Amino acid sequence: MDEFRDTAGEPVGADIDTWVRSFTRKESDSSELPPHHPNCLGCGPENPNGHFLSVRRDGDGVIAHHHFDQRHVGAPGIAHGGAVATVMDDLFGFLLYSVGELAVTRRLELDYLTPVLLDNPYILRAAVRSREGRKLHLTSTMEDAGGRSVITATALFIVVEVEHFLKSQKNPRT
Ligand SMILES: CCCCC/C=C\C/C=C\C/C=C\C/C=C\CCCC(=O)SCCNC(=O)CCNC(=O)[C@H](O)C(C)(C)COP(=O)(O)OP(=O)(O)OC[C@H]1O[C@@H](n2cnc3c(N)ncnc32)[C@H](O)[C@@H]1OP(=O)(O)O
Repeated sequence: MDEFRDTAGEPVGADIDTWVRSFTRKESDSSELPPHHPNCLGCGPENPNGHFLSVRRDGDGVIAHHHFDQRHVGAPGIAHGGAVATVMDDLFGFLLYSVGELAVTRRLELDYLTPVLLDNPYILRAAVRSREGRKLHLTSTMEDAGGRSVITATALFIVVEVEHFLKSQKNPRT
């Protein structure tokens, strides 16, 4: 791959290339799925401001057990809707390990059926509903321990080439 440089002349392509190539090493029999990136806001283990989402394969889809904490408060005791959307978006991103192609969120829609409570355990599931060319139609749910649906979400992800990420590297240090 050609070397890409940022506006300051620093090479950036190698890092992105390494990141993208790393996905091809992650197909395994294990149902545990690796984080998208060590610093990913949704699942990165090295992002202290992140959600540390941990996701497993579940049949053709994915599943996660998750709880929100005081860092994600909106109204007292209730998770901020944007924090919930972050987690659902990231959950959808784990379906890409099964799709086997890079894709990004074009549309994300959530129904907040009941408040998501802090420090409460939830079960999150997502699956690919259908695919039309580059368009991946995705669906997910978040349930409480009693099996009650608290969130439903759908998303449209668009399959992209690695160049999508390379051309976005204007400021690789952030
Ligand atoms: C090799 C192994 C791979 C394993 C991969 C594993 C892991 C992850 C890999 C990558 C993902 C990276 C990290 C994941 C991290 C977290 C997960 C969360 C994901 C995100 O956090 S990601 C960030 C937020 N995301 C963006 O930063 C996107 C910004 N955006 C764009 O960069 C462009 O917008 C783009 C490229 C998306 C599309 O641009 P474009 O020009 O290529 O495509 P275009 O506009 O033509 O749309 C194409 C077709 O979608 C139809 N369409 C459009 N909108 C529609 C709608 N609302 N309803 C119905 N249809 C719709 C059109 O009508 C057309 O349809 P048709 O093809 O039939 O004409």
